[in-house]
Amino acid sequence: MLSIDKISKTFFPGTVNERKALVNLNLTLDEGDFVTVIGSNGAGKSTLLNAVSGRYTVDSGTIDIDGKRVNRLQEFQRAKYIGRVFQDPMAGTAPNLTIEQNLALALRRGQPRGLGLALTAKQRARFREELATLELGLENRLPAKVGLLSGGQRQALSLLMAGFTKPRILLLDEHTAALDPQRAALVTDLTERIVSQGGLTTLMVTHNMEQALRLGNRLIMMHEGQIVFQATAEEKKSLTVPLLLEEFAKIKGAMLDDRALLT
Ligand SMILES: Nc1ncnc2c1ncn2[C@@H]1O[C@H](COP(=O)(O)OP(=O)(O)OP(=O)(O)O)[C@@H](O)[C@H]1O
Repeated sequence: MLSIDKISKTFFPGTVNERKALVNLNLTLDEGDFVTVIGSNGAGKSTLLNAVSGRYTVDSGTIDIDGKRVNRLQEFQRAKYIGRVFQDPMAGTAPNLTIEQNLALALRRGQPRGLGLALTAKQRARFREELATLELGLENRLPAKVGLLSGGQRQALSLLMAGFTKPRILLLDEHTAALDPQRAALVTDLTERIVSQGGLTTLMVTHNMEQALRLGNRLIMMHEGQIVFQATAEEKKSLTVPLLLEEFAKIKGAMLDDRALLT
């Protein structure tokens, strides 16, 4: 359902600031796959998500969603396929709109403009019901401006909205990293629930190895713009954080050796 074939992306090519963010990267996701993505700083994880969402166009290679080639489409043209939750809780919701207006926007996504944000009693009841499952008391605050909510509450709302739109692919970019441990745990639980209820095909970047192991059915590790290690659902079960760290050290060491050979 998501097929990425040999994509590369270099920032500032041919200059002293040249950065090879993605190098001939291949990745295929089947319907319902939930893949966690780990790797060191600058490994290319966010660039991979940005390439899929269309924020950046790739220099070469192809990206297909449901068999449709999307890598030449702009971000807004791909938006109907893609839901995204960012690390910054302020990024996924409109602060000047109320909770119910934000939810109404999510519900209307992909439909013709001009419908306004007026809600039926049935839709409002659905919002209350869905918000109640978050156990944050938001079901009683439908007319409150989203800008008044805490970071954790906004991330929970962003996830709920992403689930509403039933995207073909859900992209989560360290979406629990800016939260305190308690709220991070809540948003993590919610992520599992929304992904499994919707059967959403998901790519989730995280620096938290324990989270990367516990969530999802596959794991990939990136380094210098490439996928250097992959684990299937079965393999993931026997992996531990120390084993992952060992794997990472091995790969990093091997790459350094390679480079040493080249010089
Ligand atoms: N907009 C940009 N302009 C220039 N260079 C960029 C840009 N975005 C990313 N890069 C560079 O591309 C490389 C990969 O960055 P990316 O943000 O994808 O890494 P990451 O794995 O998400 O890292 P982190 O864990 O630190 O968020 C880095 O060298 C980074 O400096």
